[in-house]
This record gives sequence, C-alpha cells and structure tokens, in this order.
Amino acid sequence: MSRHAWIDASAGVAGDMLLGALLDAGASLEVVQRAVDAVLPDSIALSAATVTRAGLRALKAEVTPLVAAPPHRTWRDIRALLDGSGDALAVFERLAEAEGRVHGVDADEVHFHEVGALDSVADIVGVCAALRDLGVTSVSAGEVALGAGRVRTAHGELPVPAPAVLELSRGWRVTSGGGSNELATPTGLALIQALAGRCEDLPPMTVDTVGVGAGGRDTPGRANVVRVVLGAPVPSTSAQSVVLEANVDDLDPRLWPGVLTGLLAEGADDAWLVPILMKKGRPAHTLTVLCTPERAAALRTRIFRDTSTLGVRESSRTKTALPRAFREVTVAGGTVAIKIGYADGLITQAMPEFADVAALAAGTGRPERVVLQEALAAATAAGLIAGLAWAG
Ligand SMILES: O=C([S-])c1cc(C(=O)S)c[n+]([C@@H]2O[C@H](COP(=O)(O)O)[C@@H](O)[C@H]2O)c1
Ligand code: NI
Repeated sequence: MSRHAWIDASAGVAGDMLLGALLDAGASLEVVQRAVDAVLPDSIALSAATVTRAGLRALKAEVTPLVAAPPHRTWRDIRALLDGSGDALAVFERLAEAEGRVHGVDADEVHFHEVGALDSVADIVGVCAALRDLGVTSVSAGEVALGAGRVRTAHGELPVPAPAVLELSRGWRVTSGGGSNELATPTGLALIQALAGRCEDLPPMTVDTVGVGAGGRDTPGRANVVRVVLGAPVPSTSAQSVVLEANVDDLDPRLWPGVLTGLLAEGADDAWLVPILMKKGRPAHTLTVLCTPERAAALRTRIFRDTSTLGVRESSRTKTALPRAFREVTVAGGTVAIKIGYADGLITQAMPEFADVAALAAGTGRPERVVLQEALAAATAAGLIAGLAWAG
C-alpha cells in the first residue's frame, strides 16, 4: 500500500521540527530512539513535549546530547558513522555538497561545525526512521520559507538565508516568508531536498493523519511549525499520451475499417481517420492513433503492417482524463451500463454505453433510440444527473 507524506514548510523547516511533526503523526519515539542509538550509541536522548506556537498546538522534539560532540568532523567521518543507513546518508551527502560549494572545498574535506553536531545527525537519522515507521512510501513538500536577517554561527555572523541554505534551495520553490529570523536551516532543507521527490502544493490525496512539529522560537502572529500530511495518494488523472499519425493516399478504402479495428485490438486508446486533400490534389486520409507510451512501438509496427504508409509521425501529448465509474440501470428487457465522469467528486457526464443499448435493442427487437431514451431516463431516476458540476 502506498502512503504519501506532504510537508508544509511554509513557515520554515529544521530537522527537529520535521522530527516533531512525524512523531506527532504517530511515529514511535522508541523506534526512532533505537535508530539513533544504532548510529550514535549512548549519545542522544530523544523526547517530545506538547507546546503551543502562536496559539497552535504542536509537538516539540527534544534532541539532548549526552556526550560532548567532537569539535570538527569531516564528511568522511560522518559517512563512516552512517554506513548502512542509505536515506540518512543521502541527506548528509546533500549537506556535504552544499557546504563544500559554500566554502570552496571538496565535499569529502568539509568540516562540519553546528551542522555536523550530534543533534543534527540525530535529527536526520530520526526523521528517516520516523518516515519508515509510518510506512511512508513517497514524500513531497511545498514552498519553503527561508527567513531573513542575520544569524550567529561558528563562521561568525551569516546573512539569512544562510549560504548553505541557499545552496540547498536550488530547484526548489522558496520565499523569505517575511520577518527577520532564520526560518529554514541547512539540515531542514537537506532533508527536504533528499527525501521529497518533488516541490508541489498539497497534492490530491485522501488524508488520514496530520502531524504538527514545533520550532524552538514562539513568534507571535506566525506559528513556527512544520506540518506533515499523511494519506493515500489519489492517482493522477493527467497522463502522457502518444499520438501516431500518417497521411495515406493509396490504400484501398475498403481496408480502412479493418485497420481501425486492428489498431484498437492492438491496444490503441482511440484510432480515427480524417479525410484530407494531399499534395498534387490527391484525396487521402490522415490516420491518427492515440495510445499510452508503452503501446506506441507495437502500434507503430501495426500501422506499417496494415497500411501502405512509408512513415509515421509521433508526438507526445498530455491527456487529462476525468475519473470515471460504471453503474448499471435496468430497462425493459435487460440492463445497460451508464458511464459516469466526475470532476471534483461531482458528476459531469452520465451516458449509457451504446454497445449495451445496441445489444438490447437487437435482442428485444426495439429501436435503438427508444432503448437509449429509456436508459437515460433510468439513469436520471437513479440520481445520475450529468452537468451538476457545471451548474455554477
Ligand atoms: O556548521 C556550519 S558549517 C554552518 C554553516 C552554515 C552555512 O550556511 S555555510 C550555517 N550554519 C548555521 O548553523 C545553524 C544550525 O543548522 P542546522 O542545519 O544544524 O540546524 C543554523 O543557524 C545554520 O544557519 C552552520
Ligand atoms: Ni558552513
């Protein structure tokens, strides 16, 4: 089963905020502590406390070092520490690359100060363990607020967004978010960049859990929190389609119906002919086939096999398909399937399947148009009324 986590970092993000949000969403503190202990034995105590931030309840993850951290650690040291924890390693690799670019040194030689401290290693290992514990199979995140002003660090005073944060923002939608505080830390951004597959506003999903994680500061007027929204992703209704086309002027016209039937049998979503006037004034047809990228090769071969064309044009299109469902209605002499299209959960289209109408008409000896009218009336009586979504 797939479970999606969407991260709302519109008020900023730090490692401990994200950890708090995932614990609030139900990740087990014991499981997370065990994962941290495996990397940093007897070094970190994790706890969580309910707090409020600008009037909102949130969970504050506390990451307490039990030992003094070594003053300088290179990426090489930390890589050895994280050996075997693939996702945490990927997050730290992002940090190392960003720090390397900022300080003009090779990633392997980066010396971490605050960022490599025990608590950020614990944040990263903890967030990865919490996501696993929650059964999360995919992650995305929205625009990230970075903050403004200046911050005190081991490098002295740095402008906000901190240089490593800006490096880690490449390719992501960000904003200052107003105010004059640091809202996103390098660890927070690295977690998002390494774990979230894409930057997007809240995607279509059936939400089951919301977790709210607190940052350290309580700023009036703006809740210093990260939220995670967990649920089942709703399959996308827009998909890539392929269009195959050929202009044909020399095929015996009696062959065309069989060509179209054969293409549909080969897996085309649709196939049609448009009469055209070609070069040299020749009457001809454009054959168009719509299909999924997976079926394109077989359908191209079929076009070459069944028609006289010497070339097939191919282009890629985005297709938006409304979610659809079928309901059966009963009319005199049998049943007819009604194909229903939905937009935002409302019925936009409810149409009897014509193959059912034709079969019933043939079987009962009644005109197709009468069976069609009966099926439409039965659909309306069943509450399947098309056009409601467009009613204003
Ligand atoms: O430790 C280092 S090298 C460091 C570099 C930078 C740069 O932007 S470069 C920034 N900082 C600041 O450290 C704290 C802690 O960050 P975490 O990611 O560990 O939460 C934060 O204020 C950074 O701006 C440190
Ligand atoms: Ni730095």
